[in-house]
Amino acid sequence: MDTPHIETRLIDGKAFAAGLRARIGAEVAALGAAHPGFKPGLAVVLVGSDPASEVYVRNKAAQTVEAGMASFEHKLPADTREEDLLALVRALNADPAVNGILVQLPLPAQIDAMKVLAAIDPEKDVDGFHVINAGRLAVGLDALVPCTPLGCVMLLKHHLGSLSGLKAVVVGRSNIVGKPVAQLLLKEDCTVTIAHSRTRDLPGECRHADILIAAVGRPEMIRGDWIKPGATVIDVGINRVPREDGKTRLVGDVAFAEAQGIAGLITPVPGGVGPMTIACLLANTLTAAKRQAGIA
Ligand SMILES: Nc1nc2c(c(=O)[nH]1)N[C@@H](CN(C=O)c1ccc(C(=O)N[C@@H](CCC(=O)O)C(=O)O)cc1)CN2
Repeated sequence: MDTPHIETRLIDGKAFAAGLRARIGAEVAALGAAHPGFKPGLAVVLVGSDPASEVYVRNKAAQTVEAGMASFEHKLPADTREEDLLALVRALNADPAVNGILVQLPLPAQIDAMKVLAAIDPEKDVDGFHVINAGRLAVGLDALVPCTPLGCVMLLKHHLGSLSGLKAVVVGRSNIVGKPVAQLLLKEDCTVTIAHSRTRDLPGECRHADILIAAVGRPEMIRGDWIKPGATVIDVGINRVPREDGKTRLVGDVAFAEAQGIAGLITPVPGGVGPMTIACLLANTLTAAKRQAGIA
């Protein structure tokens, strides 16, 4: 049977993220007026000089300040010892001006990322990567939730309304995206499958999805004919691939051109999920600051 042609609509994550940041900025201003001295503070720690990480950290700091919050940037050399990074994290845990702590990933090879994430006070863990927050999310308690998954679900709810009963397939099982986005979708009463590199008949699994989340980190791996006609596709991939002129361009984990006329809705790369990551980081920082100040 021929695939029906569908008018594929774009999900504009850039515009949604800008609106979210404006709402956060307005709430920060209102709370500052109602509670003199209330000013959420976010500390971002970068180890080394990975060019993409440097851009993300710079954008995080700029958007934090734009939203009326305090930004504390800590840039450490690539050969930083694990114990020195742990000492910085402990100092930030103890600093009352810092409500949120984020250690930019990836970390250099000599540092055990799990150990560093475990050292962050769970109340200040605005990345939501600490096992306490992962566990709270898994059992349905209030938690600080990882930013990219939170952004994916915000976009889905905005465009689809209720997600209840929809079949969601998450391709990728990372602690940062795959697992937490699956937990969030389960909380929205989706029927969730987590697929990965060892899944048998991955295309077949994807074809069942009303919501397809691509978070594998492989450029354009998800092909157009893996997508159920009319499905909503959330592409979390940010892959830099060579261009013919020797420069690079960004592509997602989904073959975007092939998805046209098949997907009902799709996030572009860039301009889809990416901008939501920093907007949700600001949302988490505000949530953490309110909780620490005892503001409901
Ligand atoms: N501690 C963390 N480390 C990392 C995280 C994270 O959530 N916490 N996520 C990623 C990187 N990241 C934020 O840190 C991030 C990635 C992408 C974007 C974004 O806005 N992307 C743009 C394109 C930007 C470009 O040109 O490269 C888009 O998709 O439109 C923001 C933040 C890994 N590390």
